[in-house]
Amino acid sequence: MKDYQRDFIEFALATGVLRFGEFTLKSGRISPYFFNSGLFNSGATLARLGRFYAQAISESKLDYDVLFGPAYKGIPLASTTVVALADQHDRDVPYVFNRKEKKDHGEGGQLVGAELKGKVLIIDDVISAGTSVGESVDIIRAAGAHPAGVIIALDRQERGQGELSAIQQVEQTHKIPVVSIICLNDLLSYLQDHPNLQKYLAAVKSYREQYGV
Ligand SMILES: O=P(O)(O)OC[C@H]1O[C@H](OP(=O)(O)OP(=O)(O)O)[C@H](O)[C@@H]1O
Ligand SMILES: O=C(O)c1cc(=O)[nH]c(=O)[nH]1
Repeated sequence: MKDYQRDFIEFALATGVLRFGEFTLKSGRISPYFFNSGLFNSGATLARLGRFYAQAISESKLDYDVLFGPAYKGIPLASTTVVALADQHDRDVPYVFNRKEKKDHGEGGQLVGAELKGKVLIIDDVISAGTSVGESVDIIRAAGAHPAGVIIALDRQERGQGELSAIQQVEQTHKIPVVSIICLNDLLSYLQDHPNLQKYLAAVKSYREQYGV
């Protein structure tokens, strides 16, 4: 695990975004941990979050022209990440997001921001079943652009409907890479290294044994 990934886990724990307990997921599974990105909810935390995404994107060597943030949570993620890419990585990346409901007055339409063209990197917090990525890919293709990949914060590395994880399924279905700032394995090694958190290790390990890929 790289230093920035360790820092990201500490940041997510300190903000309460990453928690341990008993959480019901979209899939209906009961998970011993949960990542609630809605709690990156202040100027300072959002700015810092953008720097983590920007670093993960830079290290990934993904090739892209524009960032797409799917409504709603993808919108602040795209905004803060392009700011960080400009400030820290000397790249002025255009960004665009969609409205969940089409606007029929004023400038109208479903898309807001830069033109959706070229190689498009989708940014989101997590992938559960892959529905949101599928919808983003449809929007991107309908505009005549090309999906270049997906960047998310946490890869839970758990099975979807079959043997593959939802993320592996997304990669296979849409033929695009999915990159994450951290994954479940990173979280497990962090727990192992921190005696005050080891009380959560057994539950997370047993969840991974049951549902992990
Ligand atoms: O892989 P999936 O099964 O699509 O689940 C993941 C998506 O679900 C959540 O957003 P949601 O669709 O609830 O919309 P929101 O951003 O408005 O909260 C999350 O932010 C992802 O976008
Ligand atoms: O699978 C989910 O529903 C899910 C898991 C998680 O850690 N965070 C989240 O927002 N959704």
